[in-house]
Amino acid sequence: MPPPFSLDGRIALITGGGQGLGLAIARGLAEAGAHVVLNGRNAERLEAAALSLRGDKLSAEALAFDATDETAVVAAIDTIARKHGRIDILVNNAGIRDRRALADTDAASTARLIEANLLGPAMVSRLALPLLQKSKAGRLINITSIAGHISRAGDASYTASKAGLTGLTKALAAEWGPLGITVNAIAPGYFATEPNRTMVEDPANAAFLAQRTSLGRWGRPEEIAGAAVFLASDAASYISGHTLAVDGGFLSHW
Ligand SMILES: NC(=O)c1ccc[n+]([C@@H]2O[C@H](COP(=O)([O-])OP(=O)(O)OC[C@H]3O[C@@H](n4cnc5c(N)ncnc54)[C@H](O)[C@@H]3O)[C@@H](O)[C@H]2O)c1
Ligand SMILES: O=C(O)[C@H](O)[C@@H](O)[C@H](O)[C@H](O)CO
Repeated sequence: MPPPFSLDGRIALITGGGQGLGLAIARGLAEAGAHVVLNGRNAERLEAAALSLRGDKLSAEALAFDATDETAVVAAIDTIARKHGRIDILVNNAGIRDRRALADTDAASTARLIEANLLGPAMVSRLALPLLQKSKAGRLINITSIAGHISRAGDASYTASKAGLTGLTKALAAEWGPLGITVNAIAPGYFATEPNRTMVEDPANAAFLAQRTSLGRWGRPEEIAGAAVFLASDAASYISGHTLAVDGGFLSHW
């Protein structure tokens, strides 16, 4: 019997997998034995990311498409269907950030966040469902945020988009459980990735996290991977509708 955390032979699609948390998740899944399909919009960056994984003897390919463009998603799913015949693990990781209070935004910028962080993942999930059903153990993992559970002033549209994705996770767990597919979310806390670069460079934020998290620091991107491997694996076969915070204790700490 394979070890419970093994992902040997599984086919995983990771949206926004060319950098940051998505790439760290892809590496973790590949190290556990999966073949990872890295999605993003920048074909060159994706190829470089896939090449770096293959350089470490991991199984990876690039598949560029815009995860909010229905025509492009249909074509990408078709490519995966022809090449692999199924999807075992879908990670909806692609997302965008815009730290502004609602009063400082406009309808178009709010719509962009909802489109990228909620409608895109919903659409990719819906279009991937036939391939997830071809898996013996289909897994959907949404990358939400601690912002799906708490709110900090100056972040309204993003917070709403991630709370929406948290709700979608529970709804799809209910709808897809009877199909044998588990649906869970990972809620990252504060990670040192590109969208947070200026915040990481500002020592005031390190001081904030020193007192606001139990572990007292920023998360390192590679620290997200274990949660994804776990939720994708047989070890998590009876877990669905759950959000696993990977936040250094942010949500539990006062
Ligand atoms: N970094 C953090 O602290 C943090 C915290 C909580 C949640 N998250 C979430 O984790 C995910 C990854 O964040 P990150 O920090 O690695 O960001 P990132 O910007 O480094 O990576 C996101 C990737 O998604 C891609 N992407 C965005 N929209 C896309 C689309 N429509 N189609 C295809 N690709 C698209 C981007 O081009 C980028 O490569 C996001 O959903 C983010 O909201 C991050
Ligand atoms: O999602 C993210 O990018 C980060 O974890 C934070 O920015 C928090 O979500 C937010 O600040 C909490 O309200």
